[in-house]
Amino acid sequence: VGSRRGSGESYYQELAETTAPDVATMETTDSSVLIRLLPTTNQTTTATTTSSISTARISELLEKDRPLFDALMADENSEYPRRRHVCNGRFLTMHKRRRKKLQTRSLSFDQAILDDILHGQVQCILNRVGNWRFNAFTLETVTGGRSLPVLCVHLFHWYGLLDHFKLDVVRVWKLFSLIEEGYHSTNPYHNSIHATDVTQAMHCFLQENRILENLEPIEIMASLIGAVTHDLDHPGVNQPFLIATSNHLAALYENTSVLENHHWRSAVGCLLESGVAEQVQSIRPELEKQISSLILATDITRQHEFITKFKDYLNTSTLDMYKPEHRHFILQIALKCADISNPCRPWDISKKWSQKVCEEFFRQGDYERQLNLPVTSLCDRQTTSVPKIQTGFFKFVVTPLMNEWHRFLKTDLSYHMMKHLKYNQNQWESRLQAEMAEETRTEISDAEILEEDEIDDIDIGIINESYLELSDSSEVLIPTVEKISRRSSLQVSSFGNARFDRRHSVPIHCIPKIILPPREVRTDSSQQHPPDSIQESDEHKFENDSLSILSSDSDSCHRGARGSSAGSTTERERPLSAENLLPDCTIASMTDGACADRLNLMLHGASSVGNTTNLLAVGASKHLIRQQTFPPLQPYIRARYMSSQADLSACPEALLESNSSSTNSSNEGANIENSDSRGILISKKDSFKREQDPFTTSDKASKLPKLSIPGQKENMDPSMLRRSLSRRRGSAPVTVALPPKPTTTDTESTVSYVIKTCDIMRRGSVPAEMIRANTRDTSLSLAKTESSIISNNIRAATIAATTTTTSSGNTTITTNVIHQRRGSVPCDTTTNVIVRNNSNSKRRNTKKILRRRSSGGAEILSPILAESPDDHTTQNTSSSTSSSTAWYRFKRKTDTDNLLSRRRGSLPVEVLAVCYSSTLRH
Ligand SMILES: Nc1ncnc2c1ncn2[C@@H]1O[C@@H]2COP(=O)(O)O[C@H]2[C@H]1O
Ligand SMILES: [Zn+2]
Repeated sequence: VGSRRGSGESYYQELAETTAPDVATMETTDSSVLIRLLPTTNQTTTATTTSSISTARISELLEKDRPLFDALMADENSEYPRRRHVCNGRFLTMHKRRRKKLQTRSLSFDQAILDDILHGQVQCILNRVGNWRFNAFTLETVTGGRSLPVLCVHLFHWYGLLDHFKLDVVRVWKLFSLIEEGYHSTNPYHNSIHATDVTQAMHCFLQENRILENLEPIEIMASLIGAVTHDLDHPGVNQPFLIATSNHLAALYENTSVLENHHWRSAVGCLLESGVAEQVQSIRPELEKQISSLILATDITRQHEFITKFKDYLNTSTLDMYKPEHRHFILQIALKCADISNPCRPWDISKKWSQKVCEEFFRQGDYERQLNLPVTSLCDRQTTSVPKIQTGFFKFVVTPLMNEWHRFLKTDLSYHMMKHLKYNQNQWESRLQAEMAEETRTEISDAEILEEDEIDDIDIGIINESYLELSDSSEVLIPTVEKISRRSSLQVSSFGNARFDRRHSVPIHCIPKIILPPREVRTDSSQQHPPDSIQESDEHKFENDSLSILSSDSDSCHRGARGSSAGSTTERERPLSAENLLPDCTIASMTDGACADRLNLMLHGASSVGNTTNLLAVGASKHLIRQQTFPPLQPYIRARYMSSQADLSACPEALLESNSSSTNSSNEGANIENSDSRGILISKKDSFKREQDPFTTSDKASKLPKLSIPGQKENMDPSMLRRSLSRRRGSAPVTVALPPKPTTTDTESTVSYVIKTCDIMRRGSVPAEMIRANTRDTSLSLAKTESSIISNNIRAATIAATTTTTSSGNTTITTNVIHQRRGSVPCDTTTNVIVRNNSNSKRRNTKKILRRRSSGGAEILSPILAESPDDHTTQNTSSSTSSSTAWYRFKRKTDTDNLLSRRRGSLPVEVLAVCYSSTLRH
């Protein structure tokens, strides 16, 4: 189980190991496909050739070609070819080649080149692009990292859009190349492959008769562009993170659909930059409006709103696809479904997406930890796991929407989607069960090694009470029945590498009684067969209170106790800040003057902007000025996290599969045959036709312009993620995300303290010594704590940390208070803290207790559940709807007080445009 790996290090290691075999297998068994030799000496280096290497031709190789050939053959002859993962340039994709010099030869000098695009396989995949079993990773591999433009140009042609709007194919290629570059390849999930995947899903939906028959060409074009740009320039962190770190994008879009607004504006920027906008002048306003509306609908926090409306339409049968507004609504829903359709893909594909999206979450958690911000429970690799995240997401987010989508479509496609969803969900649930059983086993053995004198101090009842305060918020994703038996946790291992120590949970009351046998995690999906039918009644079996441990703002108080990191400091310390991590706003995406003014205003202050009408921004600009607090991050050779070439090995199999399934009644999506038989697409008008598939002949395919992009994204070395930054003084505003107001009851002991901040929003950076030094003279209204906080005063924000106890309130919470503080204290201030239990005040096993997992118990979630009574308004759907809503709130709330991510470089569009224009001008 992925989560059990526990550390980013092992994750990357395993990622590399699982990638390497397939690369080796695929490439060495068909080296003829990979290496093509130019027959003459005067070919340009960017040209491609159709001749393949053969045994006869080998003899023609120059002597200096030998190393290349030998290297290619090395894996085949190796005893363990699959484990080789030496990056020697042989199998570099086009992406990597743009950034790495080939070691084998000078391409401008010699006659041979490596050919990145495997045209035959690309064509095979594109011929089946309407199949739900489509694998975006495979397409990414065979296109040499250009799956996005390859797919989109193909679809534009296939739908007849090029003809209908008389679009210049070079501009269209440029458009999609710009878009592809606009995605951050360093994001594990939100990269261009995700865009490819969503676009293909959207294409599948557009093929459904109920949708297709009434669509106008402009709607198809908006749908495709909307799908492919829906996450454009995604920074790999979520909105609450941007808000918490005062990112200028958050201010620009006033904390509302920040990312989505940026996505669609960036999309418009690409349309302009590519020259496509110019070619569709007459429909441009309408096109942009539709794209904008579609992308804004993908804001996952608006799920409840859309599902409710969708249900209303379905319940009342009032959807009229002749009405443009209804069609548009369905396209919005379609894009939303496409966006979260990865759980509905076949297991192997779905699992890969799941792992990648979780890795992106975990990275955000890593940043939060490194910046001494409270770690979002969903993003905390130390306390949650892929199965936990997945089971929750499947149940509370995907299933409610897909149920409605299936209700609307009721086709083979939707049926198969639901079938996969069910099957995949079962897979994750069984993994979760196995994981928990394993945790139990491990922690039981850990409990057994507790020192005897400490055991004397800890009677089971006491542990239960105190651990309740720090129970694992990640259990939000665990069904109620499981939560009941899992109340608390014990740390398993000794200190070691604190950051990656996995803490295992164990139901304390079970310790003396239950020893579960070891259980194998079943990973082979072939051992289980997808269900034949879908039992929808199972979908709603989880009650609302299974969400009762959803996190809230107060979660930070609890998470703070484990928010520290104490990684190695021996390596070069790498400063990190939100300013460094997050992308520059692409000015080119600002399509109107007012917007650009606002951006300028925020970045450079009021004086630099002529239009000063937006005083709101003026006020905000003080803390929105981008601060270069630390040296910029080092660029590194960007790695293709997705696919690399690993999936290519699956390609022949996938192709075979598709071939056979085309005659099989159970083929998915029922669109397999469509590709060739449906050249003409869909307009009510006959003018909207497809003439010829550009990929049906290899020579046509080879005419696709190959663009070289000299620009390099600024990326951060992933290895840096593993380095400890605990000493760094955080840069997050201390005033962000205040916990809830204090509530004092008889059974609570409330500790409140004051955080004083500067007039200008303070950005972190209080050394721990200051905290200690100020402890005594702090002006805190403070019941029992020795902690305090800081600093020069002007404005004060009162934060209350409420520690709920189950007894009469004699709890000492010294440790918690220190940890609860946001911002800047080095994490290693946790030493020398003594925790006493509230009954006998004896010294407890401090080490273990302080480091065990802790994040939000039921009390943390209650504010969320109490917050939206309307969750329960819809009788029929209260379970699924409120669950999914709670999930969003969970994500939103837990994230609101956190956040920070790596910066990925945004190459400004204008820079790309210069590069492209020089390439394309001829
Ligand atoms: N398999 C998954 N597991 C958990 N979260 C997911 C998964 N797939 C998508 N998401 C989330 O759902 C969001 C949908 O919109 P985004 O693509 O912006 O970001 C996506 C992720 O945050
Ligand atoms: Zn998305």
